[in-house]
Amino acid sequence: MAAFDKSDNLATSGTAHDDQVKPVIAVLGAGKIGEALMSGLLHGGHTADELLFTERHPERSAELTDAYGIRSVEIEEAAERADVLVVAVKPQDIEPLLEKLRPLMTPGKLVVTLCAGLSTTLFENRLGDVPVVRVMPNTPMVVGEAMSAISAGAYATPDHMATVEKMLSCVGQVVELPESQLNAVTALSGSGPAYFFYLVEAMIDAGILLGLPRAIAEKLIIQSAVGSAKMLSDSDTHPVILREAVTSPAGTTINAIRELEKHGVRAALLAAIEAARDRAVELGKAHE
Ligand SMILES: NC(=O)C1=CN([C@@H]2O[C@H](COP(=O)(O)OP(=O)(O)OC[C@H]3O[C@@H](n4cnc5c(N)ncnc54)[C@H](O)[C@@H]3O)[C@@H](O)[C@H]2O)C=CC1
Ligand SMILES: O=C(O)[C@@H]1CCC=N1
Repeated sequence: MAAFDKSDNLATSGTAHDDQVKPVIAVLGAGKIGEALMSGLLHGGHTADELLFTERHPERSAELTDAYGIRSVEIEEAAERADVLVVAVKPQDIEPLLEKLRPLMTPGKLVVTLCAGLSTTLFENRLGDVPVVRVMPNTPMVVGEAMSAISAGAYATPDHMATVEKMLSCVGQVVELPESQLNAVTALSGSGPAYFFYLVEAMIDAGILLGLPRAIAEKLIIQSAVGSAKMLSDSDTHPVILREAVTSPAGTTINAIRELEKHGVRAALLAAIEAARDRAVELGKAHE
């Protein structure tokens, strides 16, 4: 996963950005989202010695330690040293991890799960009456632009929620929602970056179809995506109004919109996001 410039990360390692004592955070499972979180936290002011990770593949551990200066540890050390244990393994890999974690849980630990579809109840059932906060982030956390939704488990207090909110605010925006909405969030913003990348990929292909060099097509589309995203985030103007401003009477854009409608792109998006939500539900049911 492309992240912040890695030498930049190393440069910040071990350097305190502010005087506040931060919790020690251990990421359990340092794959794509685990790396994105660690990279984002380093850039958000955490230091490498406030972070730990566990990873089952030694070569992956070495790669991350080289890149970020963060130590890879066994789960026993992670559970002992960290205040916050962030679970970032695939939902399919959750059971063996929780089995290992259960005897290591001591009072004062906070469990944060990033796993799609898995309920806080699952964690409480496997680990005991521990505070659990369920989070659905997304990969733009590597550039400090994540959208994360957080929900409290039965034993998570407002202080726990504040800790998690503070941690995630370093890497983007955070909203608190009822857990009943987290599978929808997963389908919308958790997977959302993939939909935008897919769209960009398809639009670049269209440039190739029209005979533009690939590098030029990429530049045109990526900058158009960046500019459009900035317009959406910088103003309160509804996307419909922004689109109408581009769509001139008897102009070019309306011809394109007619084709999008004809090919059912809006309906396809509704169905796609509903299917993603259904898969999140299914992932959760596998562990009931
Ligand atoms: N990739 C994404 O955009 C997002 C992923 N998520 C969630 O984050 C979780 C991780 O997803 P990815 O990072 O994409 O998967 P990934 O497969 O890239 O990373 C998972 C990592 O966990 C490691 N692992 C598995 N079991 C382990 C264990 N017992 N001990 C130590 N390490 C272990 C694997 O070796 C792997 O490196 C999933 O539950 C997913 O639903 C949530 C939001 C966005
Ligand atoms: O595709 C997945 O299952 C994960 C969850 C949200 C984004 N990626």
